[in-house]
Amino acid sequence: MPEENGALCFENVVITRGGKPLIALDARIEPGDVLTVMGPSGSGKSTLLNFAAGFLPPAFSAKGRVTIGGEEITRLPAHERHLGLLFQDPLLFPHISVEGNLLFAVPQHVRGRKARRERVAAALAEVELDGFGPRDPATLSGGQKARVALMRVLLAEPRALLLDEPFSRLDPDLRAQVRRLVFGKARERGLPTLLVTHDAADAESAGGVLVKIGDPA
Ligand SMILES: Nc1ncnc2c1ncn2[C@@H]1O[C@H](COP(=O)(O)OP(=O)(O)OP(=O)(O)O)[C@@H](O)[C@H]1O
Repeated sequence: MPEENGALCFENVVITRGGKPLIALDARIEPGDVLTVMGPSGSGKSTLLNFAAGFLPPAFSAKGRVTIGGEEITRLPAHERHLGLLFQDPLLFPHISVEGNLLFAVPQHVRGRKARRERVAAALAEVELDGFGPRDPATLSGGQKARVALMRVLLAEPRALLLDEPFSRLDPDLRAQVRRLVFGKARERGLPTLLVTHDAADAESAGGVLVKIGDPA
């Protein structure tokens, strides 16, 4: 057995609906690596990701375990799993500045308003959005919103990333840029990353291991 190092593991996970298997995964994702699960609409990709995140809808049941660094997270409430989630929609809070959106994500161990604001400013600088703190998210371009959403996730110091088609609403040029940025940051920070997508280009740009799943039964 490999030494425990922060890898995200799916151990014999099988998700069923109405007694029928929908999706199964048995995989180990090393820190900084990406595993892509690619399949058509309705094949259970979002359900798998929601299971890992702690949001499995009641219509489904699941067997198996999810662990990070050897610690089982399957039974923890979602907020104690410390996972970073990115969806199609950047889900920025409207009517709160970009800085306000990011301040929510700064962990409690960072004490004092000044230190918290410095974390946010550094995060914005990291994605070339210096000075964007006071802006209303509604005034940002799609690519700028995607970068703020990424930094909001990273500021929270997640132990792994779960990505559910986060590039699909971006136009093609921008999509390539944002993909590079997201996978680059995941690698740089040594975060194991699960990407679910129906898009072969997403899967290719992720590098790493690709698991293809079939049409829903
Ligand atoms: N809350 C729910 N209750 C019952 N059935 C659901 C629920 N959410 C999704 N489903 C069904 O479960 C199946 C898998 O859905 P899921 O959203 O995981 O698929 P997906 O592969 O992510 O599809 P897409 O690429 O379209 O997002 C579908 O048949 C869907 O209709």
